Amino acid sequence: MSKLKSKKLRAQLDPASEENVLKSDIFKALATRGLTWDDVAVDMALLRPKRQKLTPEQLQLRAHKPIVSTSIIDLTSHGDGIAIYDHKATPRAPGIRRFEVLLIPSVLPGEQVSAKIRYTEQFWSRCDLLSVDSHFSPMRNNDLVQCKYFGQCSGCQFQMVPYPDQLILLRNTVKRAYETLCDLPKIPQILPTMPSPQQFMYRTKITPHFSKPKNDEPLKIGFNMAGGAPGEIDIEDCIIATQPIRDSMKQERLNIAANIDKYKNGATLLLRETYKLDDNGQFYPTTTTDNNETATTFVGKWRFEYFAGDFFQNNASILVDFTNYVKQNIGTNIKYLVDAYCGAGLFSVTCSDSAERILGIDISAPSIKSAKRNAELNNIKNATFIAGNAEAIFEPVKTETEPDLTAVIIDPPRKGCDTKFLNQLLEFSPKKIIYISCNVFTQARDLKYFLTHPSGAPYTVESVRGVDLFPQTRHVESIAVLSR
Ligand SMILES: C[S@@+](CC[C@H](N)C(=O)[O-])C[C@H]1O[C@@H](n2cnc3c(N)ncnc32)[C@H](O)[C@@H]1O
Repeated sequence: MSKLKSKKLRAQLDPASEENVLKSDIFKALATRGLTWDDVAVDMALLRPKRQKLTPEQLQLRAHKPIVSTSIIDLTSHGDGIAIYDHKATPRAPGIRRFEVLLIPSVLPGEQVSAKIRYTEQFWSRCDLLSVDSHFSPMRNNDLVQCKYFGQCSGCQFQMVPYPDQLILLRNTVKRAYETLCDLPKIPQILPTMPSPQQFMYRTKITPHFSKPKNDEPLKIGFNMAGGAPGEIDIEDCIIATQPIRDSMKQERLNIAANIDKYKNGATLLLRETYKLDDNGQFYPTTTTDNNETATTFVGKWRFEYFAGDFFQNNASILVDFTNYVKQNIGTNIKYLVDAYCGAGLFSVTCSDSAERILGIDISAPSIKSAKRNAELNNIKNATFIAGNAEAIFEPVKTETEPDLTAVIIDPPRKGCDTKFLNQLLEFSPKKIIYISCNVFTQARDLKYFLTHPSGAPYTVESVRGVDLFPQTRHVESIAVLSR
């Protein structure tokens, strides 16, 4: 089986995959109207004929892009509004059932909106928002929108929502993830979301991209369009990025335009904030565009260096609160700290005085090089770092630590942990586990596996809390604390 096919199959089977999370959101919305998938599924044979000439019916379905007036039932976990359009009064394309699920960006539950259908998939259609017409949500305040691209750019979803309400929406996402994927009596009430001190100009890394224009097309350097529309939206300025990044974005755009002939297809740019020393020995913020350059970030009293193209948390303004919260939850009776998926050592360094001995592991050899460098820079002598697959940490951990005195921090990528890692964690059975995730759905899936395993029985879930690392967007970081 090809790599792509097996990836697709794995996503189909994974209840926490983007597609299955979306399906579960829509399924719940359908249930509120007494509908099921059978009421909305489109005939795929009509939708995607394979290489044969399109029949008039198929052509009509392809051209099915009416403007509709509809009301928003709920938000998906990806921040789009869900509407169920009843075609009773309008002509339908062949293959479209009476009810059609619409996904509409930049809207809130309860709102009555006009939208244009962009394209139709088997169970839903993606739309462009034309206007919000009535029943404005109490959470909507359009005066808060600061970006002229909002609604067209896929980057932000919630600029029209006051910040305290954004935190509520994020908490709802965490709740929904646990209700859907880890609905166990052991899960406590989800705590209020940790706010970000800065809600604009916080992003320390952005990656705008462009395709080389064909013929007389204009050059567009920016981000994906909202609502799954093809191509990029041209972005001159991004107000969630820090000031040095905003400044250098202007120059980078000019450089690309001047050198566009040198590009074969297109490219993705890196704009990463870093601190450099001036002639007086003072650090000043600036930007690097070189993946291999060393970037510097300060987190309170700690200094971090890492390769600009490697992973480092993107909102520096919240990192003191974020790492303090992790440290508080390690508690006091811990002698050994395991930092699985440690990256450049953010938690190993900031929590270094929470344990006598720290062991970090990451699959990225350059990140491990940075973690070692960061321990040195911050005069930390009790940390050891290994480059390898996360589960390889259990070999040294079993011989060099005691489970009753060990806390394990887990901070995997979006896809979460694999069962090999979770099985070894269960077997090792540390006193405390702090699971940090940028994808609360895979976190909830992994915790269900862990907590329903016979060896997971002794654990209680002390807390689950969202952290707003990405204000104005639907993304939420989540921290779950387990102990036995
Ligand atoms: C979300 S980042 C967290 C990094 C770090 N904890 C931080 O906050 O800066 C996830 C990290 O997991 C690493 N990673 C991905 N797959 C891995 C695996 N199978 N084993 C170990 N590390 C892995 C990546 O290299 C990345 O550094």
